[in-house]
Amino acid sequence: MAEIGRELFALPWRAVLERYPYAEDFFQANGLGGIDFPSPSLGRDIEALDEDILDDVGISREELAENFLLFIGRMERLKRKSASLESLTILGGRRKDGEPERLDLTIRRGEVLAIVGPTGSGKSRLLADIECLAQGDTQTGRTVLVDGRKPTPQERFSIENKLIAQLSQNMNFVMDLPVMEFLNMHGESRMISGIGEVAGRIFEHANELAGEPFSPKTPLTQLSGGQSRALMIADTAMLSTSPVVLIDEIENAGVDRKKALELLVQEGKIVLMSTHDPLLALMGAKRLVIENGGVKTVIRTSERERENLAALERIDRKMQRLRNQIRLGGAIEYSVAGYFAEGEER
Ligand SMILES: Nc1ncnc2c1ncn2[C@@H]1O[C@H](COP(=O)(O)OP(=O)(O)OP(=O)(O)O)[C@@H](O)[C@H]1O
Repeated sequence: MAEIGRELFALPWRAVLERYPYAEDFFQANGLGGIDFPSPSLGRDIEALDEDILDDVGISREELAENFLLFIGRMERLKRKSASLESLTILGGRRKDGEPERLDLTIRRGEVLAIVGPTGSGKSRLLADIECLAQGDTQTGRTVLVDGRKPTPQERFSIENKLIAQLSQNMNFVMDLPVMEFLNMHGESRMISGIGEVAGRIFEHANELAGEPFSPKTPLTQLSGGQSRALMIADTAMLSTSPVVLIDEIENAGVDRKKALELLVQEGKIVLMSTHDPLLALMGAKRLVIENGGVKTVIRTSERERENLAALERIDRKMQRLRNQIRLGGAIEYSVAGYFAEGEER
């Protein structure tokens, strides 16, 4: 994006706000909140500001204009900075038995990796090491690099602009806003331009991912488990500036897992998910096999496996239909073996 120049003053205030929703904060912070800017250009509005009001808040017209451009420029740089990461590198530490973990793995933007292994093997621990960008200072001694270098303390510990987002299993909404209001508010807090349109797209995607549709007016606390998870996935894909998303299993309940993953990857994120679902595991480019607290091997999804993915998707769709029949109080009185053997018409 180009530097913010004086041409901004040629736009009407409404267009400036549409592009930079946080612009209003600047005038608020300068004691000029709530002033009407009705003319066809912001420049003219600033020209028309009452001299007495400017005197009262202690700023000259020129300073106001200059500072406004500086403010918008800084905010835009901040936004760009928060979104950038090309790769993540995981360097091995030690396993539970103290033996070294032989691992030097770089994951690039848009890649999906599955993490597999028996209960208690250390899958969640690996996700936690990534989430805190471990620097040899966790139980496992692993080191995580961003773009091939050590993360800065700000990258590790800042709560805003987090590099890593974690999609948790339970969405406990504290607020009880209608869905669309929540999305608009979230967009505003993320300084997103054209919030209305983005919120609308998130809503549509969430509805596509959720098994049962919900309305923009549905209060958050009335969403089902699957619906709220679908909403959070769509929200993370489109609003979160975190370039890395960690998922501790996308459970079956009412979420189209395949579409969810596609949505996250489409937005250029690195996705790491702990899963034993063959459909999800084979969608990843690789899978990390965890044993005894360490990554034992990295399996690259083969051509053969990719071919199997199509068959698995077909089976999954059929399973989904059976689930829906049960959910809707139906009966399964026909031959299930026959149903799986035939095409997809039924
Ligand atoms: N390299 C390691 N060194 C020491 N302790 C470890 C190591 N890796 C994992 N652990 C510990 O082992 C325990 C089990 O790990 P974790 O919870 O990550 O397993 P998991 O594979 O996610 O299990 P589940 O599938 O049951 O959720 C945790 O207490 C974790 O901190």
